[in-house]
Amino acid sequence: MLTFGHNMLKSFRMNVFSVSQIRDWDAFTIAHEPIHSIDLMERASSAFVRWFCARFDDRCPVIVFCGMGNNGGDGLAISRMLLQKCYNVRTCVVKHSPKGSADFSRNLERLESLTAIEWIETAADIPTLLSPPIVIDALLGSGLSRPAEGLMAEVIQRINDAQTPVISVDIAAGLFADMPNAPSDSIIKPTHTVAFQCPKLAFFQPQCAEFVGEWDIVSIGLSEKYELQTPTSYFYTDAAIIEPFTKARKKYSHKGSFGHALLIGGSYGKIGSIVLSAKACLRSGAGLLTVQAPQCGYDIIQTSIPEAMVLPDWHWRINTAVPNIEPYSAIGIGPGMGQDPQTLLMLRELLTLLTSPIVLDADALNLLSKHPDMLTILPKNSILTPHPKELQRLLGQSWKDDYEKLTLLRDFSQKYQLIVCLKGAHTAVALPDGSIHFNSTGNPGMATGGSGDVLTGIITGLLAQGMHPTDAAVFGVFQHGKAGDRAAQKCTQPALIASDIINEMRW
Ligand SMILES: NC(=O)C1=CN([C@@H]2O[C@H](COP(=O)(O)OP(=O)(O)OC[C@H]3O[C@@H](n4cnc5c(N)ncnc54)[C@H](O)[C@@H]3O)[C@@H](O)[C@H]2O)[C@H](O)CC1
Ligand SMILES: [K+]
Repeated sequence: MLTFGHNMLKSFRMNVFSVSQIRDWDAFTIAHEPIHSIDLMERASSAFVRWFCARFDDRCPVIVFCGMGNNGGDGLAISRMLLQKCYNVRTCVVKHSPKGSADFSRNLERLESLTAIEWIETAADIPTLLSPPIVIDALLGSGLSRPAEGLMAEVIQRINDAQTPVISVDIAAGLFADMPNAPSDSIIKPTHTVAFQCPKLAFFQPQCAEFVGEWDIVSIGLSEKYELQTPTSYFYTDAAIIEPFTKARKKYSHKGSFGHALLIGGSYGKIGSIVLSAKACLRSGAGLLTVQAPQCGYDIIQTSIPEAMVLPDWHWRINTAVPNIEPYSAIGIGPGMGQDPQTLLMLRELLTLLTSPIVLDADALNLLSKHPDMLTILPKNSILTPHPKELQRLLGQSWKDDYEKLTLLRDFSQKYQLIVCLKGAHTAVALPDGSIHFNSTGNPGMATGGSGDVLTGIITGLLAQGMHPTDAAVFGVFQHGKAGDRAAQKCTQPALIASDIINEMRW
């Protein structure tokens, strides 16, 4: 058996902070850089303007809707900067409070010397958005403390009704950054959100998708020291993850240097699943691969993946035999395996033999859900790759919203000391230390049969090469999505099939 490498995760993650942490981060930067808060607002606004001008030219009429807090202050500064760049800009301020924040008021003075401000005090003041301009939403930001109501809600409704691009500054007005909204809440539905410094938790929740749109992060130079010293349990995996793992292979290495993986799965009519896992496992760099499958899969596997060895089960249709695990540096089990009682016996026995983490997917997860006592015998740091329905079965319960889902996911991972990759857009990888890592790659084209089998193969292959299980899970998920993105570029999302993901794997 290979020993697993050190966990390298710390070097490649972006923190996802709560609203109160973002506020502290802001204050820490103001105190320690030091910088005046109005200058920090200027920095944030110019970062937004750089993003905006790179995408929309000055022939596009722009209307900036501002609230009276710091998000509105950003909006006023953005209006001024766009005017100075000769954009055709209207600025509307919703009077939702008798007094604006200090930096709102400073920016109001600065803008009033350049242009007239349109105040919205009643619904009659809301401008008609007939010849669609681009709307910049600086109505409410991360300071949202209650759902938008009254005049604010009317403005939001009118913006949502207009068929026009809407760019939200930092976060859509009305959307809570780190807790659920009620279904009836009034929230901007932006085409884009341009967030300052770090993504908000809401960006990773399927239920918030229409209130986030496409999103980008712009740096506003908040303190690195604060980021390093402040604990959080949410992280975002971006492209920086690749670097620590892309080392050239040593000249005198041989196939034994890259581990020997065992994949168990397939059943009559579902041999394709284990074939996909096997190909992906080899492409992930595993030195050797053995596939255990029922006899009906023997010819298929030998023909379609001559690089793999096959351990045929004595049974024609299903997996029943407990393998000798000694030769293998990692094991992945489940794709296409079926849930026959004999397969269950094999799984149960196999789990009792294990001394190091294993990868479990598909029917292996379904069998675990039906026999949860097996969860307690899984080696610590074993990797489970459920989709939401499979997670629901594992938990034995559903969730009332996506935030509760994350809590349940974390509790489950900590309770059993397992790594759980909850598959979907922004796959969430929950680690036994309580952290959750959201992925940045992948696209809806990957919602196609076999795509999960490919992920199982990749993670098993990385584990076989001695990668630490947390790295194998987070990095494997990232590379799976990255390969899917390359595949979609080549063949478009609807035409993408799981084999394309394998063919686009690059290390
Ligand atoms: N560190 C950073 O990321 C920086 C962020 N900036 C911007 O500041 C906002 C947050 O500003 P804040 O003043 O805290 O809050 P808002 O502007 O979001 O809200 C203003 C104000 O409105 C009141 N309010 C809350 N909820 C409602 C509601 N439903 N209806 C009406 N009024 C409401 C409440 O009193 C709030 O205080 C952040 O998003 C960034 O855009 C800085 O510019 C730079 C640093
Ligand atoms: K906003």
